[in-house]
Amino acid sequence: MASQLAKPPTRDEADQNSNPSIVPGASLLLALRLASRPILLIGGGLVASQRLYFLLESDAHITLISPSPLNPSIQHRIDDPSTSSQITWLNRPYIGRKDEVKVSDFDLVMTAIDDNDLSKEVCDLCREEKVMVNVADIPPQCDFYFGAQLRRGPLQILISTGGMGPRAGAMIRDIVLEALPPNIEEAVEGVGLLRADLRKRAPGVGGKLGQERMDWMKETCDVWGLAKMEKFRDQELRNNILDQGWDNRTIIGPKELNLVGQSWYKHFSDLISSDWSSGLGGFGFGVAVTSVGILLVFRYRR
Ligand SMILES: C[C@@]1(CC(=O)O)C2=NC(=C\c3[nH]c(c(CCC(=O)O)c3CC(=O)O)Cc3[nH]c(c(CC(=O)O)c3CCC(=O)O)/C=C3\N/C(=C\2)[C@@H](CCC(=O)O)[C@]3(C)CC(=O)O)/[C@H]1CCC(=O)O
Ligand SMILES: NC(=O)c1ccc[n+]([C@@H]2O[C@H](COP(=O)([O-])OP(=O)(O)OC[C@H]3O[C@@H](n4cnc5c(N)ncnc54)[C@H](O)[C@@H]3O)[C@@H](O)[C@H]2O)c1
Repeated sequence: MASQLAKPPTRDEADQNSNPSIVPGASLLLALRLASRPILLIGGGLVASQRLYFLLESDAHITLISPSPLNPSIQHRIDDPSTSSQITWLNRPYIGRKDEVKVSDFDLVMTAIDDNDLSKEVCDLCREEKVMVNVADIPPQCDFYFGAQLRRGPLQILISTGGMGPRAGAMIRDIVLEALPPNIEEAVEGVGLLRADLRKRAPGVGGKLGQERMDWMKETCDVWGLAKMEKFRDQELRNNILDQGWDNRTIIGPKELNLVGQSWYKHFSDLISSDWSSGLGGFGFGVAVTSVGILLVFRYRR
């Protein structure tokens, strides 16, 4: 039988009283923000090159210890001026406890070496110093696991099988990739821009304003839906729903947008073409908007 979905309490009162049972054994899935943080990577083969790739994308600073020759992809990142400043390469083997490089100077430690005894020593050292460690391929020596990843700009998804089957994880990742709508990256970017503009109008943390901001954002997301959120990338449209919506503490969905005096035709045609579900219904709505628009344009001209 399938186990339950993870469902922590929400603001919904019914949810708060349901107290679903705790199913132990999960990993805590987090999105680590590592910009400029010191990470120690030991090893210079293929697996280390994969670790390095993800660390570079997260803007970390990596101290890499491994004798040459390195995996060509690692050598490339060290030579490439766009990434070289993020890497300090020590061209020598790591020697464990007696090494002058101390694990306690790092936020995370990763090893990808073909030496099990040394890997175990690194793991022991890290646990003594309470530094989180990943020893590639040796689950008992991992405080965190890697997973199959996909990235579409700001959107990141990680599939973990809890160590059961990394290959299966990669296959599940490919299913997710196939299922994602084509404009998902633009949708996430759009909502990010709207949130940033909203914060400029309503700055600060917490309090009544913070709650209003969150409620408005939640409802605006719900009424626009993922399919149309890419429209938020348009500055004029964002101004519109903030002027008419946020400033009046009301929700402006695609249907309520007052497009008069704006480049309304562009918005109108975009809205129709991007709606994944509406066909003729959208056309009907479009005709209505056009008629109202024309009527109002006439009124303005008088
Ligand atoms: C997801 C991915 C991320 C990455 O490493 O970047 C990843 N392994 C990947 C591939 C892969 N690894 C292995 C194979 C060969 C086929 C096979 O054995 O299945 C393949 C397939 C291939 O190469 O295609 C061998 C292997 N791996 C581990 C063991 C030990 C064990 O299971 O006991 C053994 C057996 C060693 C042996 O038999 O001697 C252990 C771990 N591997 C993990 C992650 C963590 C759990 C992830 C999870 O919870 O799902 C964990 C626990 C620790 C860690 O290393 O973090 C990456 C795919 C990314 C992608 O394709 O996008
Ligand atoms: N989790 C995964 O996805 C996964 C997949 C395949 C293999 N692995 C495991 O990861 C490890 C590395 O795999 P690989 O394919 O990159 O191996 P590899 O043999 O290509 O690379 C090993 C690297 O470690 C370096 N090295 C060895 N001793 C060192 C030391 N004392 N100090 C610094 N560097 C040292 C070597 O110079 C080499 O660059 C292996 O143990 C392998 O079993 C993990």
